[in-house]
Amino acid sequence: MCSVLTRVRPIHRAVALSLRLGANTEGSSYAATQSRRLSPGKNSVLDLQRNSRFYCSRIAKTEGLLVRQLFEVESSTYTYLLADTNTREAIIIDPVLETIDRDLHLVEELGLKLLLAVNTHCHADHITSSGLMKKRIAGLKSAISKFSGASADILLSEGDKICFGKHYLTVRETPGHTDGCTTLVSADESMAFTGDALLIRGCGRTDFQQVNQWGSKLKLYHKHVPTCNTDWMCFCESGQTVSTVGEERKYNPRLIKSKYEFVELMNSLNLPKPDKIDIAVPANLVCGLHGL
Ligand SMILES: N[C@@H](CCC(=O)N[C@@H](CSS)C(=O)NCC(=O)O)C(=O)O
Repeated sequence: MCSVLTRVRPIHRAVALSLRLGANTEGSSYAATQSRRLSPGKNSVLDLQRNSRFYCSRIAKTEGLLVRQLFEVESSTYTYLLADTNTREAIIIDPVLETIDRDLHLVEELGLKLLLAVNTHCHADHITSSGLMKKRIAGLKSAISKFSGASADILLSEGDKICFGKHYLTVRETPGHTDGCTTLVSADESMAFTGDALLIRGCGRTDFQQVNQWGSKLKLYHKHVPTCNTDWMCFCESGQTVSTVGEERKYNPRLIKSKYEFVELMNSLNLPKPDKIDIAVPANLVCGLHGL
């Protein structure tokens, strides 16, 4: 049984496993809100939660693995709770400050032992609850990429394994949106938790935080879709609830562009700053505890 983190040499083999689901995986319309850039809120939160529960129950085909997708409306952020159904050991991905009571209530209801709160990157649109969670959950550790510039108990590198019970997620560095973006890939190589590196039918913006004109865009272009089997399920930070790598390769308007068209597009987004960027980034650099 590995500790919550096992540091291994980067995996150089191509991954081959994929999750075979029945219907609803090939090009079907995924239940969801609009992406963050369109008019969010087209679906009610209840619809979204109902549908995401459906997907998670179908998607967690791995024996003994619980997957819950939780949604925070204001920043359109998805939080993921994963647990070993036998040992009850659990981890939470991208928890949001405003929903800490909801998240910890679910952890308690399900009788889980929360080991780790991991952020896929240093977020600019919400404050993480990982620091406050550590104050409420004895023994809880926080984790984020070593390239995020943020402090945490565990600074993650490519190839690290985040363990809980018999399960683990492998850390993949997927910079571009920020230098510290990571994608967390399930042990059976069937699910990828992509943070803001890959959004469903989109990708993270590349115009702030540690980035330069070209470097971040080309990094993101090369790294945002895990090099993996097209059936991998992608759980992204925002937009729809779930997709697959194959679907994104086919329908994501940003991924089907050439490298230079992609850079051109990303340079022309002219997105407004995230509303909370000026408080979120400083807070998230210290696990969300800034000012608390
Ligand atoms: N309006 C939102 C922020 C929207 C935004 O900038 N989203 C980011 C990810 S969170 S920093 C992004 O990369 N968007 C890509 C895109 O194409 O929209 C707010 O104020 O919070």
